[in-house]
Amino acid sequence: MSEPRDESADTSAQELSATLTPFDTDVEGALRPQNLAEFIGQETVREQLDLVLTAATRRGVVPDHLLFSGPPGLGKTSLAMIVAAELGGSLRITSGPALERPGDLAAMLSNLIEGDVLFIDEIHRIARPAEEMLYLAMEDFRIDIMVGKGPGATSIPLEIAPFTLVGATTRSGALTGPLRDRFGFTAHMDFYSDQDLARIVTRAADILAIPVEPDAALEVASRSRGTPRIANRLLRRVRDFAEVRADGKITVPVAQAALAVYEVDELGLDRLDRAVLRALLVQHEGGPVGLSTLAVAVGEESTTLEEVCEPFLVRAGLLARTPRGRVATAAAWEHMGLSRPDRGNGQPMLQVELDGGPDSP
Ligand SMILES: Nc1ncnc2c1ncn2[C@@H]1O[C@H](COP(=O)(O)OP(=O)(O)OP(=O)(O)O)[C@@H](O)[C@H]1O
Repeated sequence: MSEPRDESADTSAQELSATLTPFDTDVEGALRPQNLAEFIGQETVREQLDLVLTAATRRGVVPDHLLFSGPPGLGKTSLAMIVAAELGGSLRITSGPALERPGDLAAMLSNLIEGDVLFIDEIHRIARPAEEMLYLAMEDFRIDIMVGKGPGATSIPLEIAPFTLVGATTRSGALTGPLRDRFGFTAHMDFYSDQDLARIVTRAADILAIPVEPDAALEVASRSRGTPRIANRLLRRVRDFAEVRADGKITVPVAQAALAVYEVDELGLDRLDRAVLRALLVQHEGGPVGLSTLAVAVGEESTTLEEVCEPFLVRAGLLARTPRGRVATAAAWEHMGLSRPDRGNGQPMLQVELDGGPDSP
């Protein structure tokens, strides 16, 4: 028999939603490191950037243009904000795809004041005409505005204030040579070690006033795929669990139980990663198999697999890309608790399910 409906629950849910703020967005901002000293890990990048900024400040000039490249969530936006803060200028933010026409870029550039930092995220996706305008702006702090069309068109030069461009890209190889050459400093951001991520988790927990034991911070860190953004996100989910199902304190068993609920395994693989591995191992006997076939098997777009799952599976040593297709490594069989099929005698593969059967996540 169903429970009688509790009308007051609806009302209180409405009241609650009326008082909710965009929590995760606010928290992201609060967790961003404010200066280079607060930026954890990436020692080489930090040291090099510190030199570039300090030297320019001492000389009283704007620093060279800076390019940050690396996978998403490693702190490129945070670093851009830090650069602006360290220089005492304002940060103007835009992205490559937003700069479709040269006019879009001209509007941003002509509004800059001396010492501002212009941050262009996904700079490899900037449209060609806007990119060409950027060359002159980066080199001579000048742009040419085209007035009129056809044979009567003229270009009017417009001075812009000296500024520092910070470009961020997940695909530095996709940048054109002329654009790449105009950056005076390029930082390649690497995935973080578990120890650095544990420091990031501890710092975030401090800011959010979440009690977390050091081993538990490391537990969260080790499942965060080397990525601070993921570490902060997992911390928030573990905090939910700790507050609802435990006494609020994050210990190792609490972190493990929480991450089991959210289907994040001990390597940091999520449900989709495991579905991909299972399709590769069980349906295709470990490969080789094409990406699109795998995508159909798990009901996802090929691009999602290629951009979201595959880089981490390759980095974790679970999947290899070969000219003939994707192949599972020995570590993948082991991680999924499956044994390789004996291809020699045609016997079906022996399946040892450690995580709850073929339908489990
Ligand atoms: N080195 C770090 N120390 C402390 N926290 C960090 C660090 N790097 C990133 N973070 C945290 O991770 C979050 C994500 O970082 P950020 O948005 O800068 O990444 P990103 O590389 O710019 O990602 P994307 O390229 O997807 O925009 C930030 O909110 C910040 O709290």
